[in-house]
Amino acid sequence: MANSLSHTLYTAEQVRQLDYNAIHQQGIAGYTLMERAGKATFRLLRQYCEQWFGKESFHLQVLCGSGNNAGDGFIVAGLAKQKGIEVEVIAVGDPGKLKGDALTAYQWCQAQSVSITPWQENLQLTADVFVDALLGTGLKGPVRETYASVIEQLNSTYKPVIAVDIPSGLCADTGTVLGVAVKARSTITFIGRKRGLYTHHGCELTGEVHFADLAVPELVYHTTPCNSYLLDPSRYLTCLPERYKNSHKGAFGHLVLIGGDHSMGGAITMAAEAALHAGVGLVSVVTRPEQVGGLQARCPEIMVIGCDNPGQIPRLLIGKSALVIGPGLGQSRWSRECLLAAIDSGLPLVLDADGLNLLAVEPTLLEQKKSDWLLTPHPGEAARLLGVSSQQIQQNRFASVEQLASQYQSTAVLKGAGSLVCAKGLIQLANVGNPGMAVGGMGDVLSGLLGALIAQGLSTAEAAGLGTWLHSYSADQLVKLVGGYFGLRATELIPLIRKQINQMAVKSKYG
Ligand SMILES: NC(=O)C1=CN([C@@H]2O[C@H](COP(=O)(O)OP(=O)(O)OC[C@H]3O[C@@H](n4cnc5c(N)ncnc54)[C@H](OP(=O)(O)O)[C@@H]3O)[C@@H](O)[C@H]2O)[C@@H](O)CC1
Ligand SMILES: Nc1ncnc2c1ncn2[C@@H]1O[C@H](COP(=O)(O)OP(=O)(O)O)[C@@H](O)[C@H]1O
Ligand SMILES: [K+]
Repeated sequence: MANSLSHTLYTAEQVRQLDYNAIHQQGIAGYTLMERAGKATFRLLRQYCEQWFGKESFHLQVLCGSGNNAGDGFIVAGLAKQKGIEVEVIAVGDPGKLKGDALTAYQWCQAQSVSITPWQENLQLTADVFVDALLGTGLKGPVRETYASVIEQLNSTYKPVIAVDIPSGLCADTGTVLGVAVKARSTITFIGRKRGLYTHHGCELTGEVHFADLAVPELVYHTTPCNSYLLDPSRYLTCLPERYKNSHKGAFGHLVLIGGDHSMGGAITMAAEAALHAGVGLVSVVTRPEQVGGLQARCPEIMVIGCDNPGQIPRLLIGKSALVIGPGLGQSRWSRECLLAAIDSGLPLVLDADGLNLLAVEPTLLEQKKSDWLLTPHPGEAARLLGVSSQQIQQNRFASVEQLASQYQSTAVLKGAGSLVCAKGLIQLANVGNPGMAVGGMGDVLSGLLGALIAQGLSTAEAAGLGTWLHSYSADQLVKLVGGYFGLRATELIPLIRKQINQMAVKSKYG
C-alpha cells in the first residue's frame, strides 16, 4: 500500500494501542511521551502567539481535566512559566483524581510555581489565548458537567484556543460532537492522526491541524492494522492516460451521461460540461428532447440525443466507455427505464442523485449489476440507500461509507465536509473542500468529472480518489480567487479542475 504512515487515520482505541506499544514494546516511558507532547504544543503555541501578538506579552490560561490530556497541559503551563509568560492553570478536573504520568506532570508544574486555580462557577476566563487540555481520547459518552459549562464559556470568549490532541468534546472516531465541544483555532494531535479531526464537525472545530509523532519509532505503527487514510493525490499521478503526440479522440474514451427529465436540464448540463473539461475524448448526453437545444447551445462539443423512449438506449451505448446516470434524472417511469438500460449495458457506472434514489427504492436492481459501480451519495442519499436517517449516517461517516461500499459491492464516495472514498475495504478522506461548496450543482460537477476519469481508463476506485480530491481542491482554489465562501458557482470549478488535471499530468511526466 502506497499510503505513508503520516497519512494514516486512527480511532482512539488504535492510538491507545500505539501508545501502549511505544511504552511496552519500545520502552519509551509514558512520561517522556507526555513531555514531548507538552513541548510540541508549547512550540506551536509560541509560533501562533508570535503571529497574533508580535512582541507584545500575552496572558495564557491552560484548562486541564484529570486524565493524561491534562498531563500534557500541565507541561505546557510549566514550560510557559519557565519562559516568563503570564500563565495560569484552571483545574476543571479534581487534581485529587490525577494519577501516574498526569500526576507527575502536575507536580512538575507546581514545582515551576505555576498558579493552579480550581474551577469555580464565577471564575472568569480572561486570557488572550487558551490551551484546551480538558478531555482527549479518553472521552466517554456525552460531556458531563462541569466540563460542559466550561466548554460553553470558553467558546463564548471567542479567543484563540489551541486544542491538545483533539478539541475537548469531539469524538476522536467519528467527528461528532458529544454534547458540546471546544471550537479551536488550531489542534495538535499526537502519535496518530485521529479520524474524527478531519470529517463532519471535526472540520469546523479543529482549526488548523498539526501532527506530532512524538518520535515514536516506525516499527510501532506496523503492529496496528488500519484501513483509513488521508487521501494523497500523488498516488494517482500515473493513472492519467498520456497524451501522445499522435493521439486521437478515440484513445480517451467516450462517456455517456443520462439524465435531464422534464424541467431538470441544469444538472445534466453541468455534469456533461465538467466531463468535457476533464480530458475525455467524446461526451454524449441522452436526455429528454426538450433539453437538447439548451445543452447544445451551451456546449456544442457534446453530442446530445433527445430520447423519450429509453428502449433506444441499449443501441446508443454500444462501443461506449462509461456512463454517468442520475443528475436531473428524476424518478418517473422514463427515469427508471433509463436506469435499467444503464445497468443492463454492463458499462462502468457512476450513480448519483436520482440514480441513487431509484436504487434505494428498488434495491433488487442490485441483482442485475454487471459492472463496476461508483456511488456518490450525499448524506441524505446515503441514508435512503442504507435505510437510516441522515443523522445516523453523519454520526459515523466512516462506518457508513464502508457499509455502502460493501452492501452495494461498489466504490462509494460519501460527500460532505471531509468526503470519504471507500473502495476494496480501504477508506480515504479528502482533506480538502470548503463550505462554499454547499450550493446546488457541486455534486453534478463531481459526477461528470468521475465519469470522465473512468472513461479514460481509470478504475472506479482510482477515479473516486483522484476525482474527489480534484473537485474539492479546485473549490479551495476558487475560494482563494474570489476571496471567500459566498456565491461560488459549481460551473466556476470546471476550468479550475481542468487546470489542476493538466498540472498533475505535467507533474507525472516531468516530476
Ligand atoms: N502515554 C500516553 O498514553 C499518552 C497520552 N497522551 C495524552 O493522553 C490523552 C488520553 O489520556 P486519557 O486516556 O487519560 O484520557 P483523557 O482524554 O485525559 O480523559 C480522561 C478523563 O476524562 C474524564 N471523562 C471521560 N469521559 C468524560 C465525559 N463524558 N465527561 C466528562 N469527563 C469525562 C475521565 O473522568 P472519569 O470518567 O474517569 O471520571 C478522565 O478523568 C490523549 O488524548 C493525549 O492528550 C499524550 O500525552 C501522549 C502519551
Ligand atoms: N461544507 C462542505 N465542506 C466541504 N465540501 C462540501 C460541503 N458542502 C458540500 N460539499 C461538497 O459539495 C458537493 C455537493 O454535492 P451534492 O450535495 O450532491 O450537490 P448537488 O446535488 O446540488 O449537485 C459534494 O462534493 C460535497 O462533498
Ligand atoms: K483536548
